[in-house]
This record gives sequence, C-alpha cells and structure tokens, in this order.
Amino acid sequence: MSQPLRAIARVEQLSKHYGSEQARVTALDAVTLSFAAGQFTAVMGPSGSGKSTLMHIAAGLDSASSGRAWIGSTEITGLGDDELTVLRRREVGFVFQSFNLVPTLDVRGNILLPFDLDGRTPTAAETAWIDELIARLGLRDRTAHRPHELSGGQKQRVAIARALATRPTLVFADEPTGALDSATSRDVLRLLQDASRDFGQSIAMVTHDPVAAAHADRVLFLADGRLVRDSGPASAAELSGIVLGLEDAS
Ligand SMILES: Nc1ncnc2c1ncn2[C@@H]1O[C@H](COP(=O)(O)OP(=O)(O)OP(=O)(O)O)[C@@H](O)[C@H]1O
Repeated sequence: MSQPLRAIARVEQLSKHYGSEQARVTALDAVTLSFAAGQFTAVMGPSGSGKSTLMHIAAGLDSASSGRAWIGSTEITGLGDDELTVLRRREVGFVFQSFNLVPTLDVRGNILLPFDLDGRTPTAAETAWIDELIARLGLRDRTAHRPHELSGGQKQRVAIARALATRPTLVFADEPTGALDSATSRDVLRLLQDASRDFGQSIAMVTHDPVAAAHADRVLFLADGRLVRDSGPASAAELSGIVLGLEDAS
C-alpha cells in the first residue's frame, strides 16, 4: 500500500472576508486543503473564486479572517512578522501576478535578491543553477537589463527564476504563464515539473489555462471561495470541461 503524501502546506477552515457588513465579500469560505510534499498542484476556478487569496494566505503573505494555515509543521496563522519573514525567505518562493521586481536592480540582481535578503552569497553549485535558470528561461542576453527595459513576458520569467533560485521547498506561482507565448509557457511548465520531479520541490500554481494545469499531478478547483473538486492528473480537454461547468454554475 502506498504511503499517504506528507503535507507541505495546509489550511483548515480558512475564511477570508473583505469589506464591512453591507459591502462584505467572502473571498474564501471555510476552505480545508493541503498541498502534498513534492507534488505539482494546480489551482483552477472562475475569476473571483478566491485562488489568489488562498495562495497569499497559504504563503503567509496575507492574514486570514478565521481558520488556520501551516507551512510544514509550523502554524503560520498567528506567527509574528519576523518569524514569518524568516520562514518565507528560507522555505518559500513566490511568483506574483504583478511580478514584484525591484526597479533599481538588473535582472541578475533581481534573481539574486533572495540570497541578498538572507545575507549570503550563492555557493558555486547555486551559481551554476542560477546560470542554468537564466539560460532555460531565455534571459541570457538580458541579465544586465533593468525591469523597465523588459517585456511583460521577460519580467515574468525573471520572477520565475527568482522564485526558483534558492530551490525553496515550496513554490507558489500565481498565473506564472499568464504573460507568456505558448512555447515559452511550455518551457516554464517543464521547469516547474522538473523542480518537483527531480528536486522534490512542491509547486502550487494558480492558472486559468487548462494546458498549463494539465502539467500538474493534481488539480484543485475553487468556486465561490470553496473547494469544489480535487482531481488527479487530467488532460487539457478534461480540465477545460470542468472549468466550463463551474463557470456555467456560478
Ligand atoms: N483587497 C481586496 N479588497 C476587497 N475585495 C477583494 C480584495 N482582494 C480580493 N477581493 C475579492 O475577493 C474575491 C476573490 O478574489 P481573488 O483575487 O482571490 O480571486 P481569483 O480567483 O484569484 O480571481 P482571478 O482569477 O480573477 O485572478 C473577489 O470577489 C475579489 O473581488
């Protein structure tokens, strides 16, 4: 019998509300789920279903209205800012929809930022890995450019390289292929697959794209702030059918 997979991140009865009484929006409604260690998990669902909110709270970047969240065995709900920052810096990579690049740093400087923030320089092996990331993401001739000199897709690739640079245990990626053409998307998805298959990293990826989600080992579906389906690997056509059904129902 196979062993149950260990959870690398977990939320329990997680709710998030925005606004006050009359204008109250429930972004997450008592969601309980876990991301398994070493797995590539995609999160899909209609626009406004709570995907980004879930990722932000699970990564310790936003607070919950109620419920609990863990990274590994550490409960992050209620953790102080300093402890949370150290945990995130050591264990978590995040690709934001807005890329969040530092405008004054060039591409290499942005990719090296997690090391700088942790007060250390990369080892020789880490430098080799960063060079490989730069090559695989097609950024070799852009390393000395600053973000304002890059296209949207190039900025997104820098954000992905930065998130993977320290080989964090857990990577949260919010629409990591949203600004990319289909060939570059495929390269990024392969990189994420390799991160989980070859290096045991856990990937949680929000996407609207069934072709992207078809690269995952597992696909979670949110609708109206609730987890409504938990699927194993599936084809783009199957995932597309599920998403259309959820959109029709909402
Ligand atoms: N800061 C905020 N203030 C008020 N409402 C918010 C805020 N952030 C998100 N929401 C609301 O919470 C709900 C969930 O938003 P969220 O961004 O998590 O959805 P999503 O599934 O990621 O959407 P999309 O696919 O369009 O990116 C939406 O109704 C949104 O309008």
